[in-house]
Amino acid sequence: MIQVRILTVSDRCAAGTSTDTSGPYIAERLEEWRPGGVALTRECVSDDVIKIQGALNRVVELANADKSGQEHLFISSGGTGLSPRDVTVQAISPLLEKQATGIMSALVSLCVQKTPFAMLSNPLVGSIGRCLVVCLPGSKKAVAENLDILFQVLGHILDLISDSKSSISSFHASMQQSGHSITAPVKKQQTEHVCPHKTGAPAQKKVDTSRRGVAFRARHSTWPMLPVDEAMRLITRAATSHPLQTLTLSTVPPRPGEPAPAHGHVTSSVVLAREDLPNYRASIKDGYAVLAGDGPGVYKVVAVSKMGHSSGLVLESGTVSRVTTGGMVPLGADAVVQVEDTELVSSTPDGEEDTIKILSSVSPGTDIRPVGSDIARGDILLPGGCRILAAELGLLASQGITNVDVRSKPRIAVISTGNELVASGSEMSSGQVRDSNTPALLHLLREDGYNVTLSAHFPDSLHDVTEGLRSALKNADIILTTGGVSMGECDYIKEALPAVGGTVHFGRVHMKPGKPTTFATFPSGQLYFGLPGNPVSAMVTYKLFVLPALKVWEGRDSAPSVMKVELPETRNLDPRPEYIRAVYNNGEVRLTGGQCSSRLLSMRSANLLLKLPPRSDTCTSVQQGTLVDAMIIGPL
Ligand SMILES: Nc1nc2c(c(=O)[nH]1)N[C@H]1C(S)=C(S)[C@@H](COP(=O)(O)OP(=O)(O)OC[C@H]3O[C@@H](n4cnc5c(N)ncnc54)[C@H](O)[C@@H]3O)O[C@H]1N2
Ligand code: MOO
Ligand SMILES: [Mg+2]
Repeated sequence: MIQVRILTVSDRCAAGTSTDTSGPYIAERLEEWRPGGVALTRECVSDDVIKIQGALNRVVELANADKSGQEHLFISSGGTGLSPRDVTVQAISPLLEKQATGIMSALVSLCVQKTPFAMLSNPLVGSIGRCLVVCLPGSKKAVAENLDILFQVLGHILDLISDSKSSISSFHASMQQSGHSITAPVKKQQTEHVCPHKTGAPAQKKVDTSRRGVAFRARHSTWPMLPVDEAMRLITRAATSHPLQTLTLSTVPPRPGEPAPAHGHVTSSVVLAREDLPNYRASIKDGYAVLAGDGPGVYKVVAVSKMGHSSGLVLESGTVSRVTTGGMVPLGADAVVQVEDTELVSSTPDGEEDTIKILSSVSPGTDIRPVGSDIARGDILLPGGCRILAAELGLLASQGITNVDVRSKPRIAVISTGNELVASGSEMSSGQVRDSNTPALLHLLREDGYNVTLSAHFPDSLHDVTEGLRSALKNADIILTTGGVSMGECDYIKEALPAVGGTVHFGRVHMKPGKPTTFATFPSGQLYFGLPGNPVSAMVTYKLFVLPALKVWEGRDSAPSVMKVELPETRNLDPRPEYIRAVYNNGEVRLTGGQCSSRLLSMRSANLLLKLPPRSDTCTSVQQGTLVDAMIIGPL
């Protein structure tokens, strides 16, 4: 896996007044070049030396810390020209340990064959340790032309930097065998020769290590804030691509009082009824089986239909047979008269009924459940994708089905991050914080039918986070971490993910709480959720993003349950769409007090998240009584 950081250098893209097309294009081309073999992250900074250097320094630090032997590529676009704001080459070249002047001149001379303007573009290629650094011009067209050339040798350059001897010799062999040569993007008439020394690439200088450190961190997040729907779309797409796995589980409790192993799982295919229920004509009432045509009158009680037995009797006209609710109606009888509509006429010395009087007339079929009237053999008992809870286990038991095919559940890791954290029962000293996210998430998962298979804590260091993630990836399908995803100097998650092969799909979401929520996937199919550390943010983003992903993973319907409620009090709007917590009880809705993302009390007993729109020029508040969407997050 090649870890790639793509940096777009552009004042206008960084300010949001222009759309970055080159960064996404580089990403697209790299993915085409090595499908599934590149872990990409993107960043955008203004034409500012410190910001550009900061971006490179973070990649180099990561590459240095990465002992896995993966290759690291930093590739920027923009700021390589000669205008006063173009500073990329000036920012990067002093940091390079080696400059690849041959590659740089090849890029220019081959691109010049397409357009003479290429001689003004000054691409920069070099290395720092095991990190390859490539700085390309900003226009998408120029990026395309440079990449056409670069991809012909990029694999080989990365092999050289990582000292992969076998790959290097195979590259040479293949070049020799095929007589392959490096080609220009599109051959045009030969233009004037451009000498490599005129490419504008500055001479190699020593690395200025003092430029690495917190002082050079990004001062603004470069992660775009995705709308919640878009974030959800990316998550669903990733969770859907995981192949559903099936296993067979028992529907029978292993010991009395214990749950059946299949409880809480989801059926992998439809389960059909094997038997009719009832499997005999059953009485709906305690009373007498009769021939409806006989009508009211006095009748001899000839037999008793006992529960659990078949009397074998064929009822004849002029007689009745006593039956109990659910008992078998004897052959010959075609209706049941309830005991309330009869009177005793005579009895035997031992207290048995002899004759009774039927007081009302009944029509054929009265109070009889025909065979298969509840469930007919071949009926759909459980559809595929059905969660097996109490009623479903009852249904399976009613059919004598002792094993069922279900979808496997993901192995889930819940990990807290932060040096300040102590486990809730431990001694605490000043500056420390008790870990409430681990128990809250663990029990949210349990309440939603999932078990945590791994729980851990990562201290705040790039090394600990990287190694911790590496180890979690071996033992979990879905990894949740809390904390370490925002702008703090100890927030390492977003940097660590690419180092362990993660593709980060988003690093911020336009919502409150939950802004720095991060989502990544791994080549072996694992899903990663970087939930914010603030306790409310962690719980809300679990409900909004993680739970639907778990449902999709299991092949369940993931649509949230929503209702409309009246906003109980007027609220000023936040610039971000806000999810405020509320309790719905006996038809009344009340907010849970202060809605700060650190205030876990705002989650207490909350069963609704009320969705408020973002503030706009025309709408700055929502009045009490306005109907708003409410997502149901707990029992009502
Ligand atoms: N300069 C900026 N600062 C912050 C921004 C921002 O955009 N710019 N975003 C804020 C938002 S929004 C959130 S949410 C938080 C998210 O922070 P992190 O996810 O990086 O989390 P930490 O920095 O590690 O911790 C934040 C907070 O949460 C407490 N915490 C963390 N883990 C736990 C736990 N397991 N149990 C209880 N409490 C926990 C931690 O002690 C901190 O108080 O960033 C804002 N900052
Ligand atoms: O988005 Mo943060 O989760 O507001 O506190
Ligand atoms: Mg933080």
